[in-house]
Amino acid sequence: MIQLDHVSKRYLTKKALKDVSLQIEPGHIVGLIGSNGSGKSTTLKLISGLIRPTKGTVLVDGVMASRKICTKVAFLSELDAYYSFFTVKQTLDFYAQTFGDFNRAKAEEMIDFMKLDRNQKVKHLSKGNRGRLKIVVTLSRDAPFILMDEPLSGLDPMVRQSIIKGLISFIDLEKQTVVLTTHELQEIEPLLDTVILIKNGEILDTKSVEEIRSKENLSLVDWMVKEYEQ
Ligand SMILES: Nc1ncnc2c1ncn2[C@@H]1O[C@H](COP(=O)(O)OP(=O)(O)OP(=O)(O)O)[C@@H](O)[C@H]1O
Repeated sequence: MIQLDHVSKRYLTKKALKDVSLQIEPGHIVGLIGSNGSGKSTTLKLISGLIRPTKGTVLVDGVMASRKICTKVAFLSELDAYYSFFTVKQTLDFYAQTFGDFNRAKAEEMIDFMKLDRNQKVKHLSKGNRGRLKIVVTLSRDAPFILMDEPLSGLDPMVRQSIIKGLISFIDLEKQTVVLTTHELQEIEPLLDTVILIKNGEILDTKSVEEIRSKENLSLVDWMVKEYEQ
C-alpha cells in the first residue's frame, strides 16, 4: 500500500503540496490528474523516494520512501534517463544488471510487441520509439509498484495506443499497483479504475472511474472540469 500522511512539499518559496493525505490500495490502476503545476510529478517523486517531504510521511508497504525504495518502485520519469550511446539491447542489459526484478523474457516480448529494433542506438530512435523503450524498461520490472509520469506525453496517437495496449497486456494487477499522471484523460480513461484529482497542491477528490461514469454520467474530462470549477 502507498500512504501519504499530512505531506507537504516546499521548493524554496513554492509550496508544491499542502498537507496531502492519501492511500493507494494494491491492485489498482490509479490516475493522478490535475492542471499544470498542481503537484502530480511532485507526488510521484515523493513516492519513489527521489525527493523528501518537507512535512509528513510517505510510506510504501510500510517503509519510509527513500532512494532505497527503488527496489520496490519502478519509476518512469518525464525525462529520458538512458545512455544515448547504448543500443536498445544494451539498454535492456543495463536495466537487467541494475534491477534484480528485471524480467528479461517480458522485456524481449515487449520489444517485439513495440516493434523496436534491438540494434538501434537510443540516440537514433524517434521520440515515439524512445517513449516505447521507456515503457518497456519500466514494465519489464516485476516491481510491486509502477509509477509513470506522463507516459503518453508528446507521442502520436498510434504510439499512444500501442503504449496503452502494452499497459493492459503487461501489467499484472494481482501483484502490481500502478499510479500514473496524464493530461490525456480521454485515452487513458478506459485503463484507470481510480482517479485522484489534485489542484494547487491539494487533493480535491478521489473517486472510482466507474462511479464517475455510471452515477455521475460524466466523462473524466467533464468530471475534472466540474470539480475544478466548484
Ligand atoms: N525543483 C523545483 N524547484 C522549484 N519549484 C518546483 C520544482 N519542481 C516543481 N516545482 C513547482 O512545484 C509546483 C508543482 O510542480 P509539479 O511538477 O509537481 O506539477 P505537475 O502537476 O506535475 O505539473 P505538469 O502537469 O505541468 O507536469 C509547480 O508550481 C512547479 O513550478
